[in-house]
Amino acid sequence: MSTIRIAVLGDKNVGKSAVTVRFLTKRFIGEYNSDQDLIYRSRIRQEDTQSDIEILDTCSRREDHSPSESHVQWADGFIIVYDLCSKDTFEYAKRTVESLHRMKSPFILPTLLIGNKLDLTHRRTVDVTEGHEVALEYGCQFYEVSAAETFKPINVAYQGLLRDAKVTQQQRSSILRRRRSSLMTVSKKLGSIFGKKENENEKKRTLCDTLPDFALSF
Ligand SMILES: Nc1nc2c(ncn2[C@@H]2O[C@H](COP(=O)(O)OP(=O)(O)OP(=O)(O)O)[C@@H](O)[C@H]2O)c(=O)[nH]1
Repeated sequence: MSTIRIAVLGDKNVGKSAVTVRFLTKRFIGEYNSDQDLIYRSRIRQEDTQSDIEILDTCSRREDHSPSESHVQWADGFIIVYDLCSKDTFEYAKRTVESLHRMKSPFILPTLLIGNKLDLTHRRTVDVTEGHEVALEYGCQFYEVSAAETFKPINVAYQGLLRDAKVTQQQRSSILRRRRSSLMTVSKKLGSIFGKKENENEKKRTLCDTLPDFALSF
């Protein structure tokens, strides 16, 4: 069984860990140690099939908002979280979505934009339409959720992304399989060309060895 890999990105304190832990355990845990990237491993059931998943909860130390090349190589899908009470974190999320969109990848990188802390809607500074606009422009899914209060919307959002990420992962492995088999064909062809020349040289050498000295000097 192959593993579906999701990377969670976003500015500091937006609730990346809270949202992810809510999805995995149905519980809200208020505080997390967040000075390093963490991988959560789990197994989910979707449409009668089980899948292993890995969710990379990143800590936001990058100033340029761009996901690293290694994240893009590693992940089959991305979740970008912002705090709907903080315009700065929304701008950060927007720039991250833009960078992902610009990155060269042979696959569509499924992306889910999450506006978190919906329970604090009375303090919101990011309108729901702003989230929708980014989602429309870059073709990603979009949800507003509250990790503190509810599991269901987070579950719906994550399950949708995991389904899309599974498709990406299948494309990725079929491209890799095709590349590997075309490499093998090239190496077989090269082998047959050089192998043949080797044989011809071998034949010439054997012929020379059997010829008398005068024939060689002719
Ligand atoms: N009111 C409210 N607070 C939340 C919610 N989600 C997270 N928090 C709080 O926001 C703070 C940051 O949550 P984290 O999950 O640690 O955020 P993070 O993005 O993983 O943080 P870093 O790893 O430091 O970047 C904590 O104090 C959480 O309790 C939410 O839905 N509502």
